[in-house]
Amino acid sequence: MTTLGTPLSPHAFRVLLLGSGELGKEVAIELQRFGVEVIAADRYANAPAMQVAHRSHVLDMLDGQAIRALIAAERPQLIVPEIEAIHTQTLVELEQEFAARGSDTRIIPTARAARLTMDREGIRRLAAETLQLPTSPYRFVDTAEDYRAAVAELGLPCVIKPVMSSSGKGQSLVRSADAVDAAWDYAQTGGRAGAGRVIVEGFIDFEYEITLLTVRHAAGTTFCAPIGHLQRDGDYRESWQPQAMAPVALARAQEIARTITDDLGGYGVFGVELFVKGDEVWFSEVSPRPHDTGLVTLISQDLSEFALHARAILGLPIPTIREFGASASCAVLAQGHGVPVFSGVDAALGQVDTQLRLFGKPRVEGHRRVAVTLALGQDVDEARAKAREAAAQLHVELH
Ligand SMILES: Nc1ncnc2c1ncn2[C@@H]1O[C@H](COP(=O)(O)OP(=O)(O)OP(=O)(O)O)[C@@H](O)[C@H]1O
Ligand SMILES: NCC(=O)N[C@@H]1O[C@H](COP(=O)([O-])[O-])[C@@H](O)[C@H]1O
Ligand SMILES: [Mg+2]
Repeated sequence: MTTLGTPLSPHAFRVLLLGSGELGKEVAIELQRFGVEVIAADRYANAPAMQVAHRSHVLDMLDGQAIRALIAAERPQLIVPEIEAIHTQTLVELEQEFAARGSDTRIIPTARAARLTMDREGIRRLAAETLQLPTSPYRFVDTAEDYRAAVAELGLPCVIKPVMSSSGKGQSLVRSADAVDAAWDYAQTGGRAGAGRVIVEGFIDFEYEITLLTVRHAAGTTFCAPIGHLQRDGDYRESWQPQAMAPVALARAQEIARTITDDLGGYGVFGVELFVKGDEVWFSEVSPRPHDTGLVTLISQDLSEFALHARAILGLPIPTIREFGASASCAVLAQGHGVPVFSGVDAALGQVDTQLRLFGKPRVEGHRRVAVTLALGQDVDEARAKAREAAAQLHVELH
């Protein structure tokens, strides 16, 4: 049974977010609705979730000692990773220490899930080798020489990614022999941990790709309707729900999602990324937390993926999820340097059944997702067109 308290009192139920971006901001809002005391942490000040949390901390989350000191000072009941770039070995050690001393502090969904998914090698070997799930063929390499051999073996086209990266950083699709060396160089500079290990994946010529939001909660596992999405440069641009699927493909997708999330364990939302062609389904990767393509659930469902995450991690029931029909989201990216200033918000919201979120990210250096538009439609095509149109109305200037 869950007992919830009063924030900023000795009876508070405290949740620490490790990572405070746009996804964490929505989780923080949902937790606040249950009177949870929310503490937000990230590598920079004024991150989106910090703006709605009770208090915040700026630290290097790849520094194990810094993570340990923060958790000792805040003594949260739940520790909720919001990004991958965390010193997850420290989370694994802390989880063991909590268990040893009978503490009820938990890491969401589990420290092992956070550790396995921060590194593409951990989750890929678990999925393909231990659980025997279908994936693209792959090789892990550390040197340019082994890399060229792996490309020769897997053949072109292939996809190159640093093992420590997300949102497409350092990732290339190599179609021709003359692009092989540039992809290696990009992978060596684009990863979050600098130069290092790379995965080379055979290209899957899928018809469409989905995120299957899978919620592990006190009463079992619940699947959301499949979310289709469009990626460019390894980063999401549009998502929609529901993605139409053949019944066999949907059943396979759910079976894969259940297998991987059962193995990772714990409570919370997982974003299981899958490639689909006809009745064939491949596992790609999984986020043990809400997924960016799942932003569409802010308009498509009564309980968004963020509300579902809050309920699941607090041990609260999820008897049903109401779906509102064809929906879409469109990411708004800003390019350049400066503080975002938005105009055209009124035009963007002028169509019926359209919403948006401005994330409040303090600065852009290079390119960064700063907002998302959301729309409902008669069908998915109309919803996507409305979300794209709203995004086109929105103008972001960097000051
Ligand atoms: N083996 C592959 N075959 C075909 N397309 C691929 C392959 N691997 C990746 N892609 C494409 O690139 C996209 C991004 O890949 P992936 O999800 O591995 O990167 P990521 O950096 O972890 O992204 P995010 O953090 O946004 O989920 C996929 O959604 C898919 O569109
Ligand atoms: N694909 C993972 C993803 O979308 N994560 C979301 O983006 C933020 C980082 O954004 P930033 O790079 O602009 O700081 C993260 O904090 C999370 O909310
Ligand atoms: Mg992905």
